[in-house]
Parts: sequence; structure tokens; C-alpha cells
Amino acid sequence: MGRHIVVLGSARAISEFLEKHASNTSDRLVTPVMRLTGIDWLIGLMPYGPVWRAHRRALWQHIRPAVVPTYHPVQRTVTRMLLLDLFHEPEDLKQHVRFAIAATILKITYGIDADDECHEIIQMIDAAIEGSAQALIPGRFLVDAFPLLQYVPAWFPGAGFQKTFKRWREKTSRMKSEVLLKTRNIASVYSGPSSYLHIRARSDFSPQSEKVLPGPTPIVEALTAQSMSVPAGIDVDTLIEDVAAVAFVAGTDTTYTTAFSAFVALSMYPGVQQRAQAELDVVVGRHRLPDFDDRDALVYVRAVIMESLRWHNVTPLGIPHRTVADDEIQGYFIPAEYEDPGEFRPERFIREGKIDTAMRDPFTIVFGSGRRICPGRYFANDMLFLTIASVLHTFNIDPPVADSCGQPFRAESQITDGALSYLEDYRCTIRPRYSEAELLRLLA
Ligand code: HEM
Repeated sequence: MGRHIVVLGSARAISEFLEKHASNTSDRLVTPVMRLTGIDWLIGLMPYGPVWRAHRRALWQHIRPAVVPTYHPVQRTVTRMLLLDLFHEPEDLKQHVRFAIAATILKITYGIDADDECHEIIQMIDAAIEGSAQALIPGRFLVDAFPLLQYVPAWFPGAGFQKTFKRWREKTSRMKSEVLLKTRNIASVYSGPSSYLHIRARSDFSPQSEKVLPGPTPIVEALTAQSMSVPAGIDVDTLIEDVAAVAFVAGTDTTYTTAFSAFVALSMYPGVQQRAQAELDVVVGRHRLPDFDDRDALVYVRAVIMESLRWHNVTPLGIPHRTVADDEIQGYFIPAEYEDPGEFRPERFIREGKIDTAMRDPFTIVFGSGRRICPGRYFANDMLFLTIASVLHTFNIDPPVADSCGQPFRAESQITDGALSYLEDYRCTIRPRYSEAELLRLLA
């Protein structure tokens, strides 16, 4: 309705417009639906200005590259949990991968351990963010096109959306405060070692990693302890609540969907999988799990992750940037950045055994650009590396079996519409590459 949308279709145009004109192109459009559904506290949706800056700075301090390695012990432990869970329940690959990413983020933000309570909290958060996924779809609700509708009372015929919005608002605010309350309760009673693995591990299994925890200071605790300068009118406690919750909301589905698409792709391209596993066998060997120190030597596995980010971009439209003043961008030239873009081919990123720096790294594209670039990108990249390398090292990923004759089924790489893009068909199956005894030795 009277707005122009410019789609930036090339890396050159993105850099030209969102980086070089950043002071003009870093705003966001806050729609009536975002306000009515109560999701305007998300950093990604805040208008450019001091309030956004204070939130972003608070989060960035705790997920910038220099800090991200302090989360490696948590990532290692959760990944071990994941491998164990996959061994026992291989049919639940999708749920287990999602749980592992969610559990990592809950531990580093709130200090909440990946036990049964974590499941309950994840459910509470999922219910609360149901509205944001809907509210972010442009044109999903008529009130965005006709803002006067927001003043129509809920009892008025056709204004049922008001009740839905109220329900979503209440769930979000309950989620933010209850999760934080639980965190504070945990902090006040907790002094011993973490319950990670302890609760979830099978009785015959007691991995050494249990001793590694407790992990780093949770982000909420660190923010509470530090003295922050915030703009007038901002309540520090609300800021902390919002910053912690946004890490979960913005970081979980994006990261797990990318990891999961990698597994689907690997099931569809067995040659790629075999090459990656052969590299893991040489670099890591059969007696331990991959770790962050192996990253430099795991050139092909890194290319698999780059290719996963490119092949299925979970946020293909990013979050729209809004200009604050008139601007100009020249030309609409959209060069073909990658050959055969539909193919999953990590080799495109490798030249003479090394990552080819002449090829555009999807890492520099899929996380957005300019001042609103994703602050969680380094943390996400680490989670992707450890999850994908570890699962590939210990399991074979196959296409699902399509019929009673055992014919493999080839998944189609169709994607869904919406603010977040999912693969339509997520089916794939996994088989361990190790016996249970060998796997337990690797996890110890
Ligand atoms: C594979 C995983 C991820 C992908 C593909 C992704 C992608 C994106 C994209 C495209 C944007 C919009 C950037 C722009 O406007 O130019 C964004 C923003 C954001 N992301 Fe991520 N993200 C991921 C993981 C994470 C994680 C793990 C966190 C936090 C722990 C996070 C927190 C945020 C926040 C807070 C924003 C809003 C930034 C702002 O508006 O200033 N993301 N992300």
C-alpha cells in the first residue's frame, strides 16, 4: 500500500546499497501486525536507533567472534548427547538435531541444562513464537494493508484476529518472564556440577565430558552483573529479557534447519557424503570425534557446510531493510553467481585442495548485510560445523526407502514459502558407522 519494495538480487547490489549506504538502509518497517502480536521486541524488527543499538550491543558482546569459543565446551557436550540420542532413536533425526541446537542456546543464554525441563521450556517458547512466524509473512493479515482495522474491537464481526493477536501477545510475554524466572531459580539453588548428560545418559554410560561443565556464565547472568548504559526510557531488566529470548527465537530454527538440510542433501548425494567421511577418517581417525581444531584440515567438510548454506538458504529474503530517506541504486543486473545452483556440489568451493577464495563464500551472503547483519553468524557457524562434522563422522545418512521393495526414495529439494524457508521433504534415514561399544568409547 504505497510502499516500494526493491529486491537486491546480486552480492554487488547488496554491498552497494546495504553497506555503503548503511546509515540510510538500516531501518526496519514495523507493521501494525508486529505491534499487535507483540513481536516488536525482537531486535531484528526494531527500528534503527538508540533502542535497537542498546539491544544489539548487549547481545553482540556475548556472541562476537572472540567470545564464541567459550561456548565450545557446551557445544561438545550437547553434540555428544545428540550422537547418543541418534544411536538409540535414529528415526528422530529431525527432533534430535533441533533439540541439540535449542539446548545449546538455552544453556549459553539462560544456563538451563538439557534435561526434561529444557523440553518443557522449548515447548513454551515454540508456542510463544508461533505468532511471529505468521506475523512476519507480508500480507498475511488484512490489518497491515488497512491499519484502521487495528482499532476494531474483538467482539466486532470479522475482528477475530484481535483475539488471536492477544493470545500470541500473552504467550510471548509469559514465556519471556517465566523462562527468566526459572533461570534465576536455577542460579539460586544450583552450585554443583551441571545435570547435562547426567540425567539423559543411559545407566551404563558415564562420559568424561560430564566433568567439563558447568559451562560459561550464561548471557542473562553476565548482563545482570554488568552495568549497562541504556537510553532513557529503557528498562534494563526488560532489555535483558528481550536479548536472551531473541537469541533463542532467532537462532534455533535458522541453525537447525540449515543443519538438517545438509543431512537431506547428503542423503541425496552419496558421493559427496563418502568423500566427506573419507576426509574425516583421515584427519580425525576412527578413535575420536571431530573438534574445532580439525576445522582447518577438514577442507571438504567446510565446503559441505558452505554448500549447505548456499543450497538451501533458510532466510532467502532476509529481513527487509527500510530506507529512511530517498536513495538510488543503479541497474538491475543479476549475474549468475554459481553454476548449476540447484546441485549440491561442495567441490565448487575447492581449488587445488584448498577453499577457493575467489568463489563467493555463502557465509558473506546468507546472514544479511550492513549494520543489521546477523550477529549470531559466528556462533551459528560453529554449531553447524560441530553438528554436521560429528554426525557425518559417526553415521551414514541415506535416502528414505520408498516402497516395500526397498527402492530408495529421492527427496525433491522443494522449499516452503514464508519468512523462514524449510525443505518440503525432510525424510532421510541414518545408520551408525560404529558399534555401540565403539561409539561409547568415542563419546567418553
Ligand atoms: C544458520 C543460522 C542463521 C541464519 C541463516 C541467520 C540469518 C539471519 C538474517 C538473514 C538476518 C537479517 C540480516 C539483515 O537484515 O541484513 C538475521 C538477523 C538476526 N539474527 Fe540471524 N541467522 C542465523 C542464526 C542466528 C543465531 C544463532 C542468532 C543468535 C544467537 C541470530 C540472531 C539474529 C538477530 C538478533 C538478528 C537481528 C539483527 C538486527 O536486526 O540488528 N541468528 N539472521
